Amino acid sequence: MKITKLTTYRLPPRWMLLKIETDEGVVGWGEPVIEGRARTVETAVQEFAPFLIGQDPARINDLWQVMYRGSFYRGGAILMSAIAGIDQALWDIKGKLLGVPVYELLGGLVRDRMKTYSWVGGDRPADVIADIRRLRAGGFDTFKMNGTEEFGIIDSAAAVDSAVARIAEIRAAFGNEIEFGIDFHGRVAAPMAKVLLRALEPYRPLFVEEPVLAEQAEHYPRLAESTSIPLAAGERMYSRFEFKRVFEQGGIAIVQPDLSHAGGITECVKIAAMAEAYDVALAPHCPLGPVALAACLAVDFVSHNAVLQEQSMGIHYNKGGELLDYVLNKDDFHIEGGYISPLPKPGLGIVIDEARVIEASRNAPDWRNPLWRHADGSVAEW
Ligand SMILES: O=C(O)C(=O)C[C@@H](O)[C@H](O)CO
Ligand SMILES: [Mg+2]
Repeated sequence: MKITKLTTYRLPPRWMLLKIETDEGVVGWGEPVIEGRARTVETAVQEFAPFLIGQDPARINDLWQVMYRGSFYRGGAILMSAIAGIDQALWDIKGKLLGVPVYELLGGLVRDRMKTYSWVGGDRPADVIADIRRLRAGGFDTFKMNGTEEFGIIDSAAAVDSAVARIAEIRAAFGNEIEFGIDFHGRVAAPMAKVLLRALEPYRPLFVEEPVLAEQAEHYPRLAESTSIPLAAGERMYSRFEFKRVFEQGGIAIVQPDLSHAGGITECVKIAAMAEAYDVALAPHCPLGPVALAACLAVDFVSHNAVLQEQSMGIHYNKGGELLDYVLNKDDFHIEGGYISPLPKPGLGIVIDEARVIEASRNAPDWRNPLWRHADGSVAEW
């Protein structure tokens, strides 16, 4: 079998799908994208096409190594997202060819269902209580929200109190009937992370995500020493070679590689195994589309240390497109009581609605994240 064509489709709300065709008619789908840089990743995917066309899609490991090691400059968000989407599509092809789900190719299920959570509150996490009530009615009991709005390198007691008050309100409303992660989203710098973690401690969040920016990873061990709250990170780390330093230095209790940013299934299943060796939990990052989620689940269902799966249904970013818009069978992702079942179909386990994808790609918006500024006019982390 040989790869014959790569076609990319940029789609609302801010996603991109990749279709890889072969000379035997088997087609694989991937989701190579960096939110806000879809066109850049699209170019990176198309730069790999001349090498990939004519290759045997079954040789996933060799194709991955060539895409990673074959270019002198390697790694980073753009290249690892391009490789991720291509890798996902290759696993989809292999599973379809052999008539089995990808998790069977990776050794079979370690669990019968995967716990997931829902985002609440949006970019400026004001009233999350109503969101939580609505989603609890749908069976979710685990949530994630942003912890702050713009936050200074050094900020006021009032800013800390405002962030904490919202969390206190949630615990007051729901007690221990729900769990929630708090995403600092890289908005909090090291000096204030310790202050905020200390202030949030009484409300026992399930985890705090990106307590500082990934480029400040050396702070993780010290921050972990300062709090009992489990720290989580990983959406802005793009390969084993970035995660290994985090494992070695300690401090992160939950790693969150993104299956569409960190080299795909081939790379993330290795990151998951490294995490297990360090007694670190896995909770793949996935604010993206259906192929990215299906790829996450392929890794979740073969990883003993997988504990939580992010999914984007109803997430505040999904303006103009939703998770199930581009799959033919809306029951592909069967969520019951906050748990997702394994996807039983061959390959990644979903059937893409190609007509809908082509239609929606005709005038896909170029999504950009907002540019935030502090009161003094300086750039604020979004
Ligand atoms: O889902 C998360 O945990 C996020 O932090 C959302 C962020 O990754 C946006 O997708 C960036 O555009
Ligand atoms: Mg996050």
